Amino acid sequence: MLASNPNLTKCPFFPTRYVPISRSFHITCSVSQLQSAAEVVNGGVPERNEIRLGLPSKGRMAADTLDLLKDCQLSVKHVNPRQYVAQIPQLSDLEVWFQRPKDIVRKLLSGDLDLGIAGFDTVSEYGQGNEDLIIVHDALDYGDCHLSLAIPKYGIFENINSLKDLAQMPQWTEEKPLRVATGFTYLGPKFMKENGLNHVSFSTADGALEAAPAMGIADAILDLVSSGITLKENNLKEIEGGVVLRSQAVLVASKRSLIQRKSALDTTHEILERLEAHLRAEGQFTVTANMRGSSAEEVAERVLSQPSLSGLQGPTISPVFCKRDGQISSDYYAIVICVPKKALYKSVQQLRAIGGSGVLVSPLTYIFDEETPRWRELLSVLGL
Ligand SMILES: Nc1ncnc2c1ncn2[C@@H]1O[C@H](COP(=O)(O)OP(=O)(O)OP(=O)(O)O)[C@@H](O)[C@H]1O
Ligand SMILES: O=P(O)(O)OC[C@H]1O[C@H](OP(=O)(O)OP(=O)(O)O)[C@H](O)[C@@H]1O
Ligand SMILES: [Mg+2]
Repeated sequence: MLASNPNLTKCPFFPTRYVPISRSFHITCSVSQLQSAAEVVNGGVPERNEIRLGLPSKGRMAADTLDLLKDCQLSVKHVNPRQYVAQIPQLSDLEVWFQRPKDIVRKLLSGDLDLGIAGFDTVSEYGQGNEDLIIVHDALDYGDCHLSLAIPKYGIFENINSLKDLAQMPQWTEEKPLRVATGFTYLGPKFMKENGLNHVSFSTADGALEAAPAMGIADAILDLVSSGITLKENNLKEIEGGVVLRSQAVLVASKRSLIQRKSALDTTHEILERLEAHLRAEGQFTVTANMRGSSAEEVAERVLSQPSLSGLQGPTISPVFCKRDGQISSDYYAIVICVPKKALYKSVQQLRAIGGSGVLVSPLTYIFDEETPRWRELLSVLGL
């Protein structure tokens, strides 16, 4: 029936799907026409049925993003690395498009993507505070880094250790401003202005910015830092007050899409639930132990007397039945609790201290709450 609709044509990427003729992939047009094709229709979102998720196509975020989705049972079916479109079989109305992180943000703003995963730094730099971008999940737990101002350890900067010191240096004047090399040409000037550094000029490069001061091209750099090794190896240092933002991978959405496409909101809900359940579980272990006791309540009292044994909502305590002299009795109780990974050893010590034995520790895969707090926040941001 669909195939007979004169307004639809077969999608070249997903042969089982049909797309409006207006999205036919054989149209040739100029760049400006291409841009206008992405523009919103009547202040709404571009016409299409499927939801589009942008994922990093290359760079350090790419593999970690696919791993995270896999851990959430949302494996991306990607035939080969040069193909930029893929599917997540669990989410049937979703298309995955692989893009450079900055293009993910740009395409969310133009309405060509509905959802995306990118570093918070990229979202902030290319999103430029646009209110159409909503951070749906702000802590995907990888891609940790911070955007920071760094200066040489030597020469006139030897005793400069804070942004305040830097601002007060007499060297920077209208004619001879502080020269900063950065790829962050929106966040950089904004940060300097907000911090009262008025005599600053910016130059930009695509990489290896740390070389700029030693080459005499810049006095300072504003770039991402994670281990700090690149700065150290290039004789540069961070300064107090010089951190522009802290970043990690985030799930970001177009507000317009979520409001105007019902299925975008439903898909976002499912992705968010899976992400939250996985990420919450990742920091926890399930711990089981046996404990002698006269009743479940008496065992519960002992367990709850220990600060690290309260679990998510309290311990689960169940009788362990055994047969002795033909009689069924329950002198032992099994305790099940979730314990933060960081507190594991302390919890085991506390369990032992109150008579716990046979302590078993296993990884947790998912923790599904009744409703995720981030989903409630999202609905409230959307005014729903
Ligand atoms: N040193 C780092 N450690 C951890 N995460 C980082 C680091 N540098 C960057 N990132 C994060 O990874 C994202 C992508 O960085 P990546 O270096 O892969 O791409 P890029 O710099 O935009 O592109 P390219 O380096 O290919 O020009 C950044 O926006 C940031 O969120
Ligand atoms: O603090 P570190 O762990 O040393 O990491 C910081 C470096 O990582 C990034 O560069 P990247 O490796 O992406 O190379 P690029 O400059 O070519 O983008 C960033 O631009 C820094 O140069
Ligand atoms: Mg890089």
